[in-house]
Amino acid sequence: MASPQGSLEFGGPLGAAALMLVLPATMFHLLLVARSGPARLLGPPPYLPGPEALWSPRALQLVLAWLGLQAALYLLPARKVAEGQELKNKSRLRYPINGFQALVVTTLLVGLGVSAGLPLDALPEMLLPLAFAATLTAFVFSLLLYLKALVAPASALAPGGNSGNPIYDFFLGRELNPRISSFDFKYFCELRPGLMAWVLINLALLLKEAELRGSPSLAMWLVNGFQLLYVADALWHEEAVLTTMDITHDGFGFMLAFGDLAWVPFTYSLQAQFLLYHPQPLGLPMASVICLINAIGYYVFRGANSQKNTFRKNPSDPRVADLETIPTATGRQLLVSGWWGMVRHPNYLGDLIMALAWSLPCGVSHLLPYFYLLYFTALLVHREARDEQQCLQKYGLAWREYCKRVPYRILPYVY
Ligand SMILES: NC(=O)C1=CN([C@@H]2O[C@H](COP(=O)(O)OP(=O)(O)OC[C@H]3O[C@@H](n4cnc5c(N)ncnc54)[C@H](OP(=O)(O)O)[C@@H]3O)[C@@H](O)[C@H]2O)C=CC1
Ligand SMILES: CC(C)CCC[C@@H](C)[C@H]1CC=C2C3=C(CC[C@@]21C)[C@@]1(C)CC[C@H](O)C(C)(C)[C@@H]1CC3
Repeated sequence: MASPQGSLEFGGPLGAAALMLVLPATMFHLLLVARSGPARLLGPPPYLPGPEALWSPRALQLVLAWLGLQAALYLLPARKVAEGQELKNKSRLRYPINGFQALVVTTLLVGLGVSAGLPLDALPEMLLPLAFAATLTAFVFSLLLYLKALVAPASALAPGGNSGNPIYDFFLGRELNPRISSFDFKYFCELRPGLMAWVLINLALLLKEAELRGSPSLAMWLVNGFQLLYVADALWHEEAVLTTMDITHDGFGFMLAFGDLAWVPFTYSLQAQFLLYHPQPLGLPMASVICLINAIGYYVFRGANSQKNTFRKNPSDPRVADLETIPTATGRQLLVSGWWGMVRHPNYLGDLIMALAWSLPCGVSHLLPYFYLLYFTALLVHREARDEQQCLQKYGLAWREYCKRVPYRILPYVY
Protein backbone atom coordinates (compact mmCIF):
# COMPACT_ATOMS: atom_id res chain seq x y z
CA MET A 1 0.00 0.00 0.00
CA ALA A 2 1.31 3.42 -0.87
CA SER A 3 2.09 5.59 2.10
CA PRO A 4 1.20 9.29 2.01
CA GLN A 5 4.62 9.92 0.49
CA GLY A 6 3.86 7.48 -2.31
CA SER A 7 6.37 4.85 -1.10
CA LEU A 8 5.32 1.24 -0.73
CA GLU A 9 4.72 -0.49 2.60
CA PHE A 10 6.10 -3.83 3.80
CA GLY A 11 9.36 -3.27 1.92
CA GLY A 12 7.67 -3.07 -1.51
CA PRO A 13 7.48 -6.05 -3.91
CA LEU A 14 10.61 -7.68 -2.47
CA GLY A 15 9.30 -7.40 1.09
CA ALA A 16 5.90 -8.73 0.01
CA ALA A 17 7.52 -11.69 -1.79
CA ALA A 18 9.68 -12.43 1.25
CA LEU A 19 6.67 -12.25 3.60
CA MET A 20 4.71 -14.65 1.39
CA LEU A 21 7.46 -17.21 1.98
CA VAL A 22 8.43 -16.34 5.55
CA LEU A 23 4.90 -16.27 7.04
CA PRO A 24 3.83 -19.79 5.96
CA ALA A 25 7.34 -21.11 6.77
CA THR A 26 7.10 -19.60 10.27
CA MET A 27 3.68 -21.16 10.79
CA PHE A 28 4.96 -24.64 9.82
CA HIS A 29 8.07 -24.14 11.96
CA LEU A 30 5.86 -23.35 14.97
CA LEU A 31 3.61 -26.36 14.34
CA LEU A 32 6.62 -28.68 14.14
CA VAL A 33 8.50 -27.22 17.08
CA ALA A 34 5.44 -27.21 19.39
CA ARG A 35 5.33 -31.01 19.24
CA SER A 36 9.07 -31.61 19.46
CA GLY A 37 10.78 -32.47 22.76
CA PRO A 38 13.06 -29.43 23.14
CA ALA A 39 10.38 -27.05 21.70
CA ARG A 40 13.01 -24.43 20.86
CA LEU A 41 11.52 -21.41 19.11
CA LEU A 42 14.87 -20.26 17.78
CA GLY A 43 16.37 -23.65 16.94
CA PRO A 44 15.99 -25.53 13.67
CA PRO A 45 12.76 -27.51 13.14
CA PRO A 46 13.06 -31.09 14.44
CA TYR A 47 12.58 -32.46 10.90
CA LEU A 48 11.51 -31.29 7.49
CA PRO A 49 8.12 -32.78 6.62
CA GLY A 50 7.88 -34.58 3.30
CA PRO A 51 4.95 -34.09 0.90
CA GLU A 52 3.09 -37.05 2.48
CA ALA A 53 3.07 -35.26 5.87
CA LEU A 54 1.69 -32.07 4.35
CA TRP A 55 -0.68 -33.09 1.62
CA SER A 56 -3.89 -34.89 2.47
CA PRO A 57 -7.05 -34.74 0.33
CA ARG A 58 -9.06 -35.38 3.50
CA ALA A 59 -7.58 -32.26 5.15
CA LEU A 60 -8.48 -30.19 2.11
CA GLN A 61 -12.02 -31.60 2.18
CA LEU A 62 -12.29 -30.67 5.87
CA VAL A 63 -11.08 -27.10 5.26
CA LEU A 64 -13.51 -26.63 2.36
CA ALA A 65 -16.40 -28.18 4.34
CA TRP A 66 -15.64 -25.82 7.25
CA LEU A 67 -15.64 -22.80 4.93
CA GLY A 68 -18.88 -24.04 3.37
CA LEU A 69 -20.52 -24.44 6.77
CA GLN A 70 -19.47 -20.96 7.88
CA ALA A 71 -20.59 -19.45 4.57
CA ALA A 72 -24.01 -21.11 4.99
CA LEU A 73 -24.31 -19.71 8.53
CA TYR A 74 -23.34 -16.25 7.22
CA LEU A 75 -26.30 -16.44 4.82
CA LEU A 76 -28.83 -17.24 7.57
CA PRO A 77 -31.23 -14.41 8.46
CA ALA A 78 -29.41 -11.89 10.66
CA ARG A 79 -30.69 -10.20 13.83
CA LYS A 80 -29.47 -6.91 12.36
CA VAL A 81 -28.04 -5.53 9.13
CA ALA A 82 -25.40 -2.83 9.74
CA GLU A 83 -24.11 -0.17 7.40
CA GLY A 84 -20.38 0.18 6.83
CA GLN A 85 -18.35 3.40 6.62
CA GLU A 86 -19.00 5.74 3.70
CA LEU A 87 -17.16 4.66 0.52
CA LYS A 88 -15.40 6.80 -2.12
CA ASN A 89 -18.63 6.93 -4.17
CA LYS A 90 -20.55 8.09 -1.05
CA SER A 91 -22.47 4.81 -0.80
CA ARG A 92 -22.44 2.45 2.21
CA LEU A 93 -22.36 -1.33 2.11
CA ARG A 94 -24.64 -3.44 4.27
CA TYR A 95 -23.39 -6.30 6.46
CA PRO A 96 -25.28 -9.06 8.30
CA ILE A 97 -24.68 -9.11 12.05
CA ASN A 98 -25.01 -12.81 12.82
CA GLY A 99 -21.49 -13.90 13.76
CA PHE A 100 -22.35 -14.73 17.36
CA GLN A 101 -25.36 -16.69 16.13
CA ALA A 102 -22.98 -18.61 13.83
CA LEU A 103 -20.75 -19.37 16.83
CA VAL A 104 -23.70 -20.72 18.83
CA VAL A 105 -24.92 -22.91 15.94
CA THR A 106 -21.36 -24.14 15.28
CA THR A 107 -20.99 -25.03 18.99
CA LEU A 108 -24.28 -26.97 18.90
CA LEU A 109 -23.27 -28.78 15.71
CA VAL A 110 -19.83 -29.68 17.11
CA GLY A 111 -21.42 -30.80 20.40
CA LEU A 112 -23.90 -33.01 18.53
CA GLY A 113 -21.12 -34.35 16.33
CA VAL A 114 -18.87 -35.24 19.27
CA SER A 115 -21.71 -36.98 21.12
CA ALA A 116 -22.46 -38.91 17.90
CA GLY A 117 -18.83 -40.09 17.76
CA LEU A 118 -17.11 -37.36 15.67
CA PRO A 119 -13.40 -37.97 16.42
CA LEU A 120 -12.46 -34.39 17.34
CA ASP A 121 -9.46 -35.72 19.28
CA ALA A 122 -7.96 -36.81 15.93
CA LEU A 123 -7.57 -33.14 14.94
CA PRO A 124 -4.25 -32.51 16.77
CA GLU A 125 -2.61 -35.21 14.63
CA MET A 126 -3.91 -33.52 11.47
CA LEU A 127 -2.74 -29.96 12.19
CA LEU A 128 0.12 -30.07 9.68
CA PRO A 129 -1.97 -31.19 6.64
CA LEU A 130 -4.83 -28.94 7.73
CA ALA A 131 -2.50 -25.93 7.90
CA PHE A 132 -1.13 -26.84 4.47
CA ALA A 133 -4.65 -27.15 3.03
CA ALA A 134 -5.65 -23.80 4.59
CA THR A 135 -2.54 -22.13 3.12
CA LEU A 136 -3.25 -23.60 -0.30
CA THR A 137 -6.86 -22.44 -0.07
CA ALA A 138 -5.77 -18.93 0.94
CA PHE A 139 -3.32 -18.82 -1.99
CA VAL A 140 -5.89 -19.93 -4.59
CA PHE A 141 -8.51 -17.64 -3.05
CA SER A 142 -6.13 -14.64 -3.22
CA LEU A 143 -5.42 -15.45 -6.86
CA LEU A 144 -9.17 -15.41 -7.62
CA LEU A 145 -9.52 -12.13 -5.71
CA TYR A 146 -6.67 -10.64 -7.73
CA LEU A 147 -8.34 -11.71 -11.00
CA LYS A 148 -11.73 -10.42 -9.83
CA ALA A 149 -10.16 -7.02 -9.11
CA LEU A 150 -8.98 -6.77 -12.75
CA VAL A 151 -12.60 -6.26 -13.81
CA ALA A 152 -13.66 -4.17 -10.79
CA PRO A 153 -14.42 -0.46 -11.28
CA ALA A 154 -11.74 1.97 -10.08
CA SER A 155 -14.04 3.15 -7.27
CA ALA A 156 -13.98 -0.37 -5.79
CA LEU A 157 -10.17 -0.46 -5.42
CA ALA A 158 -8.34 -0.04 -2.10
CA PRO A 159 -6.11 3.01 -1.47
CA GLY A 160 -3.10 0.64 -1.43
CA GLY A 161 -2.50 -2.61 -3.25
CA ASN A 162 -2.77 -1.00 -6.68
CA SER A 163 0.84 -0.15 -7.39
CA GLY A 164 0.93 -1.98 -10.71
CA ASN A 165 3.41 -4.54 -9.37
CA PRO A 166 1.56 -7.88 -9.44
CA ILE A 167 3.46 -9.44 -6.50
CA TYR A 168 2.92 -6.46 -4.24
CA ASP A 169 -0.72 -6.04 -5.25
CA PHE A 170 -1.40 -9.77 -4.86
CA PHE A 171 0.00 -9.59 -1.31
CA LEU A 172 -1.80 -6.39 -0.22
CA GLY A 173 -5.02 -6.99 -2.13
CA ARG A 174 -6.47 -4.75 -4.83
CA GLU A 175 -10.19 -4.62 -4.16
CA LEU A 176 -11.41 -3.00 -0.95
CA ASN A 177 -14.65 -4.92 -0.43
CA PRO A 178 -14.78 -7.85 -2.86
CA ARG A 179 -18.30 -9.22 -2.98
CA ILE A 180 -20.54 -11.52 -4.94
CA SER A 181 -24.02 -10.15 -4.56
CA SER A 182 -24.33 -9.37 -0.82
CA PHE A 183 -21.65 -11.91 0.24
CA ASP A 184 -18.68 -9.87 1.46
CA PHE A 185 -15.55 -12.05 1.36
CA LYS A 186 -13.30 -9.91 3.56
CA TYR A 187 -15.87 -9.31 6.28
CA PHE A 188 -16.75 -13.03 6.24
CA CYS A 189 -13.11 -14.16 6.52
CA GLU A 190 -12.03 -11.59 9.11
CA LEU A 191 -14.23 -12.91 11.90
CA ARG A 192 -15.70 -16.30 11.21
CA PRO A 193 -13.86 -19.32 9.75
CA GLY A 194 -10.45 -18.54 11.27
CA LEU A 195 -11.52 -17.36 14.72
CA MET A 196 -13.95 -20.26 15.16
CA ALA A 197 -11.39 -22.78 13.84
CA TRP A 198 -8.93 -21.43 16.44
CA VAL A 199 -11.42 -22.22 19.23
CA LEU A 200 -12.19 -25.62 17.72
CA ILE A 201 -8.50 -26.55 17.51
CA ASN A 202 -8.05 -25.47 21.14
CA LEU A 203 -11.00 -27.65 22.15
CA ALA A 204 -9.61 -30.64 20.23
CA LEU A 205 -6.26 -30.20 22.02
CA LEU A 206 -8.09 -30.07 25.38
CA LEU A 207 -10.00 -33.28 24.57
CA LYS A 208 -6.79 -34.96 23.44
CA GLU A 209 -5.11 -33.98 26.69
CA ALA A 210 -8.04 -35.42 28.66
CA GLU A 211 -7.69 -38.67 26.69
CA LEU A 212 -3.93 -38.87 27.29
CA ARG A 213 -3.78 -37.77 30.92
CA GLY A 214 -7.23 -38.48 32.35
CA SER A 215 -8.31 -34.85 32.50
CA PRO A 216 -7.33 -31.52 30.97
CA SER A 217 -4.74 -29.55 32.93
CA LEU A 218 -5.57 -26.27 34.66
CA ALA A 219 -3.22 -24.50 32.24
CA MET A 220 -5.13 -25.95 29.25
CA TRP A 221 -8.47 -24.86 30.78
CA LEU A 222 -7.17 -21.31 31.23
CA VAL A 223 -5.82 -21.00 27.70
CA ASN A 224 -9.08 -22.41 26.26
CA GLY A 225 -11.24 -20.18 28.46
CA PHE A 226 -9.32 -16.94 27.79
CA GLN A 227 -9.19 -17.45 24.04
CA LEU A 228 -12.84 -18.51 23.84
CA LEU A 229 -13.76 -15.29 25.66
CA TYR A 230 -11.71 -13.29 23.13
CA VAL A 231 -13.35 -14.95 20.12
CA ALA A 232 -16.89 -14.79 21.57
CA ASP A 233 -16.31 -11.11 22.40
CA ALA A 234 -15.18 -10.38 18.82
CA LEU A 235 -18.30 -12.05 17.41
CA TRP A 236 -20.61 -10.41 19.95
CA HIS A 237 -19.23 -6.99 18.96
CA GLU A 238 -19.07 -7.96 15.30
CA GLU A 239 -20.31 -4.59 14.07
CA ALA A 240 -17.20 -2.90 15.49
CA VAL A 241 -15.00 -4.65 12.93
CA LEU A 242 -16.58 -2.43 10.26
CA THR A 243 -14.48 0.52 11.46
CA THR A 244 -11.14 -1.34 11.62
CA MET A 245 -8.51 -0.44 9.03
CA ASP A 246 -8.70 -3.96 7.60
CA ILE A 247 -12.25 -3.30 6.44
CA THR A 248 -12.12 0.44 5.70
CA HIS A 249 -8.63 0.80 4.23
CA ASP A 250 -6.84 -2.42 3.29
CA GLY A 251 -7.53 -4.43 0.17
CA PHE A 252 -8.29 -8.13 0.41
CA GLY A 253 -5.24 -10.05 -0.77
CA PHE A 254 -2.89 -12.79 0.37
CA MET A 255 -1.92 -11.02 3.61
CA LEU A 256 -5.43 -10.97 5.03
CA ALA A 257 -6.64 -14.19 3.37
CA PHE A 258 -3.68 -16.16 4.72
CA GLY A 259 -3.84 -14.27 8.03
CA ASP A 260 -7.54 -14.99 8.52
CA LEU A 261 -7.72 -18.55 7.22
CA ALA A 262 -4.37 -20.08 8.18
CA TRP A 263 -2.26 -17.87 10.45
CA VAL A 264 -4.96 -17.19 13.05
CA PRO A 265 -6.19 -20.76 13.64
CA PHE A 266 -2.80 -22.49 13.46
CA THR A 267 -0.50 -20.03 15.21
CA TYR A 268 -2.93 -18.44 17.67
CA SER A 269 -3.58 -21.96 19.07
CA LEU A 270 0.14 -22.37 19.74
CA GLN A 271 -0.15 -22.22 23.54
CA ALA A 272 -2.68 -25.08 23.60
CA GLN A 273 -0.51 -27.05 21.14
CA PHE A 274 2.52 -26.52 23.37
CA LEU A 275 0.61 -27.62 26.48
CA LEU A 276 -0.51 -30.89 24.90
CA TYR A 277 3.10 -31.97 24.32
CA HIS A 278 4.69 -30.14 27.28
CA PRO A 279 2.36 -30.34 30.29
CA GLN A 280 3.01 -27.56 32.79
CA PRO A 281 2.19 -27.65 36.49
CA LEU A 282 0.09 -24.68 37.57
CA GLY A 283 -1.10 -24.06 41.12
CA LEU A 284 -4.27 -22.23 42.08
CA PRO A 285 -2.53 -19.08 43.41
CA MET A 286 -0.62 -18.56 40.14
CA ALA A 287 -3.74 -19.42 38.12
CA SER A 288 -5.66 -16.72 40.05
CA VAL A 289 -2.96 -14.14 39.30
CA ILE A 290 -3.09 -15.06 35.59
CA CYS A 291 -6.91 -14.79 35.60
CA LEU A 292 -6.58 -11.34 37.15
CA ILE A 293 -4.09 -10.26 34.44
CA ASN A 294 -6.47 -11.50 31.73
CA ALA A 295 -9.40 -9.72 33.40
CA ILE A 296 -7.43 -6.44 33.55
CA GLY A 297 -6.43 -6.81 29.89
CA TYR A 298 -9.99 -7.55 28.86
CA TYR A 299 -11.31 -4.61 30.90
CA VAL A 300 -8.92 -2.18 29.17
CA PHE A 301 -9.43 -3.72 25.69
CA ARG A 302 -13.23 -3.81 25.89
CA GLY A 303 -13.53 -0.49 27.73
CA ALA A 304 -11.41 1.34 25.15
CA ASN A 305 -13.00 -0.27 22.09
CA SER A 306 -16.55 0.23 23.37
CA GLN A 307 -15.89 3.83 24.40
CA LYS A 308 -14.65 4.73 20.92
CA ASN A 309 -17.43 2.80 19.16
CA THR A 310 -20.11 4.43 21.31
CA PHE A 311 -18.59 7.86 20.70
CA ARG A 312 -18.30 7.32 16.93
CA LYS A 313 -21.92 6.13 16.73
CA ASN A 314 -23.35 8.94 18.85
CA PRO A 315 -21.11 11.56 20.53
CA SER A 316 -24.07 12.70 22.67
CA ASP A 317 -24.58 9.25 24.19
CA PRO A 318 -24.68 9.85 28.00
CA ARG A 319 -21.85 7.29 28.49
CA VAL A 320 -19.40 9.46 26.52
CA ALA A 321 -21.03 12.91 26.39
CA ASP A 322 -18.92 14.21 29.32
CA LEU A 323 -15.57 13.24 27.80
CA GLU A 324 -13.23 15.98 26.65
CA THR A 325 -12.72 16.21 22.87
CA ILE A 326 -10.72 18.03 20.19
CA PRO A 327 -12.66 19.23 17.12
CA THR A 328 -11.20 18.42 13.70
CA ALA A 329 -11.69 20.05 10.28
CA THR A 330 -13.63 16.96 9.11
CA GLY A 331 -16.42 17.67 11.60
CA ARG A 332 -15.48 14.55 13.60
CA GLN A 333 -14.02 14.90 17.08
CA LEU A 334 -11.17 13.13 18.83
CA LEU A 335 -11.47 11.94 22.43
CA VAL A 336 -8.77 13.32 24.74
CA SER A 337 -10.02 12.02 28.06
CA GLY A 338 -11.24 8.63 29.26
CA TRP A 339 -9.36 5.63 27.83
CA TRP A 340 -8.23 7.62 24.76
CA GLY A 341 -6.68 10.29 27.00
CA MET A 342 -4.42 7.73 28.70
CA VAL A 343 -2.53 6.59 25.57
CA ARG A 344 -3.31 6.88 21.86
CA HIS A 345 -4.05 3.15 21.55
CA PRO A 346 -5.44 1.89 24.87
CA ASN A 347 -7.18 -0.99 23.06
CA TYR A 348 -3.78 -2.32 21.90
CA LEU A 349 -2.50 -2.14 25.47
CA GLY A 350 -5.44 -4.25 26.72
CA ASP A 351 -4.92 -6.74 23.89
CA LEU A 352 -1.22 -7.08 24.77
CA ILE A 353 -1.97 -7.63 28.47
CA MET A 354 -4.33 -10.44 27.47
CA ALA A 355 -1.64 -11.89 25.17
CA LEU A 356 0.67 -12.08 28.20
CA ALA A 357 -2.04 -13.87 30.22
CA TRP A 358 -2.43 -16.45 27.44
CA SER A 359 1.28 -17.34 27.56
CA LEU A 360 1.84 -17.40 31.32
CA PRO A 361 -0.05 -20.70 31.91
CA CYS A 362 2.68 -22.32 29.79
CA GLY A 363 5.33 -21.48 32.39
CA VAL A 364 8.60 -19.71 31.81
CA SER A 365 10.84 -22.60 30.77
CA HIS A 366 10.22 -22.11 27.03
CA LEU A 367 10.12 -19.09 24.72
CA LEU A 368 7.79 -20.82 22.24
CA PRO A 369 4.45 -20.04 23.98
CA TYR A 370 5.53 -16.37 24.09
CA PHE A 371 5.76 -16.25 20.29
CA TYR A 372 2.24 -14.79 20.10
CA LEU A 373 3.14 -12.00 22.51
CA LEU A 374 6.29 -11.14 20.53
CA TYR A 375 4.63 -11.30 17.12
CA PHE A 376 1.62 -9.37 18.39
CA THR A 377 3.78 -6.60 19.84
CA ALA A 378 5.50 -6.22 16.47
CA LEU A 379 2.16 -6.32 14.61
CA LEU A 380 0.56 -3.69 16.85
CA VAL A 381 3.59 -1.36 16.81
CA HIS A 382 3.56 -1.50 13.01
CA ARG A 383 -0.24 -1.14 12.89
CA GLU A 384 -0.11 1.80 15.26
CA ALA A 385 2.39 3.57 12.99
CA ARG A 386 0.15 2.97 9.94
CA ASP A 387 -2.87 4.25 11.83
CA GLU A 388 -0.99 7.38 12.95
CA GLN A 389 -0.11 8.14 9.31
CA GLN A 390 -3.72 7.73 8.26
CA CYS A 391 -4.98 9.89 11.15
CA LEU A 392 -2.41 12.59 10.40
CA GLN A 393 -3.65 12.66 6.81
CA LYS A 394 -7.30 12.72 7.91
CA TYR A 395 -7.08 15.19 10.79
CA GLY A 396 -3.87 17.19 10.19
CA LEU A 397 -3.31 19.82 12.91
CA ALA A 398 -5.99 18.37 15.19
CA TRP A 399 -4.08 15.07 15.22
CA ARG A 400 -0.84 16.88 16.08
CA GLU A 401 -2.68 18.58 18.94
CA TYR A 402 -3.97 15.17 20.12
CA CYS A 403 -0.40 13.77 20.04
CA LYS A 404 0.78 16.70 22.15
CA ARG A 405 -2.01 16.20 24.68
CA VAL A 406 -1.60 12.39 24.75
CA PRO A 407 2.10 11.83 24.12
CA TYR A 408 2.31 8.04 24.63
CA ARG A 409 1.19 5.62 21.94
CA ILE A 410 0.54 2.29 23.69
CA LEU A 411 2.26 2.00 27.07
CA PRO A 412 2.02 5.02 29.41
CA TYR A 413 5.42 6.65 30.14
CA VAL A 414 7.27 4.05 28.04
CA TYR A 415 6.09 4.07 24.41
N1 LIG B 1 -5.75 -10.28 17.76
C1 LIG B 1 -5.25 -9.76 16.68
O1 LIG B 1 -4.52 -10.41 15.93
C2 LIG B 1 -5.50 -8.33 16.34
C3 LIG B 1 -6.29 -7.56 17.14
N2 LIG B 1 -6.48 -6.24 16.86
C4 LIG B 1 -7.36 -5.47 17.74
O2 LIG B 1 -8.35 -4.91 16.95
C5 LIG B 1 -8.87 -3.74 17.58
C6 LIG B 1 -9.08 -2.66 16.55
O3 LIG B 1 -7.81 -2.14 16.16
P1 LIG B 1 -7.53 -1.23 14.88
O4 LIG B 1 -8.46 -1.57 13.80
O5 LIG B 1 -6.06 -1.34 14.59
O6 LIG B 1 -7.73 0.24 15.30
P2 LIG B 1 -8.50 1.08 16.39
O7 LIG B 1 -9.75 0.41 16.83
O8 LIG B 1 -7.54 1.50 17.42
O9 LIG B 1 -8.96 2.31 15.54
C7 LIG B 1 -8.12 3.36 15.15
C8 LIG B 1 -9.03 4.46 14.69
O10 LIG B 1 -9.73 5.00 15.82
C9 LIG B 1 -10.02 6.37 15.61
N3 LIG B 1 -9.39 7.09 16.71
C10 LIG B 1 -8.09 7.12 17.06
N4 LIG B 1 -7.90 7.91 18.14
C11 LIG B 1 -9.10 8.38 18.48
C12 LIG B 1 -9.56 9.25 19.49
N5 LIG B 1 -8.73 9.79 20.37
N6 LIG B 1 -10.87 9.54 19.56
C13 LIG B 1 -11.74 9.00 18.66
N7 LIG B 1 -11.36 8.17 17.67
C14 LIG B 1 -10.07 7.87 17.57
C15 LIG B 1 -9.41 6.73 14.28
O11 LIG B 1 -10.38 6.49 13.25
P3 LIG B 1 -11.64 7.46 12.98
O12 LIG B 1 -11.28 8.79 13.53
O13 LIG B 1 -11.79 7.44 11.51
O14 LIG B 1 -12.80 6.83 13.69
C16 LIG B 1 -8.33 5.65 14.10
O15 LIG B 1 -8.04 5.45 12.74
C17 LIG B 1 -7.88 -3.39 18.68
O16 LIG B 1 -8.41 -3.70 19.95
C18 LIG B 1 -6.69 -4.29 18.40
O17 LIG B 1 -6.02 -4.61 19.59
C19 LIG B 1 -5.89 -5.67 15.78
C20 LIG B 1 -5.09 -6.39 14.97
C21 LIG B 1 -4.82 -7.79 15.16
C1 LIG C 1 -0.31 -12.86 8.42
C2 LIG C 1 0.21 -11.58 8.90
C3 LIG C 1 1.20 -11.77 9.99
C4 LIG C 1 -0.75 -10.52 9.26
C5 LIG C 1 -2.16 -10.96 9.38
C6 LIG C 1 -2.89 -10.12 10.33
C7 LIG C 1 -4.22 -10.73 10.71
C8 LIG C 1 -3.99 -12.08 11.33
C9 LIG C 1 -4.90 -9.76 11.69
C10 LIG C 1 -5.13 -8.37 11.07
C11 LIG C 1 -6.21 -7.79 11.87
C12 LIG C 1 -6.85 -8.78 12.54
C13 LIG C 1 -7.91 -8.63 13.48
C14 LIG C 1 -8.33 -9.70 14.23
C15 LIG C 1 -7.71 -11.04 14.05
C16 LIG C 1 -6.34 -10.99 13.40
C17 LIG C 1 -6.31 -10.12 12.17
C18 LIG C 1 -7.17 -10.72 11.06
C19 LIG C 1 -9.55 -9.61 15.15
C20 LIG C 1 -10.67 -10.22 14.30
C21 LIG C 1 -9.35 -10.43 16.43
C22 LIG C 1 -10.52 -10.27 17.40
C23 LIG C 1 -10.66 -8.81 17.81
O1 LIG C 1 -11.67 -8.63 18.79
C24 LIG C 1 -10.93 -7.90 16.60
C25 LIG C 1 -10.91 -6.46 17.12
C26 LIG C 1 -12.31 -8.12 16.04
C27 LIG C 1 -9.77 -8.13 15.57
C28 LIG C 1 -9.84 -7.26 14.34
C29 LIG C 1 -8.50 -7.26 13.64
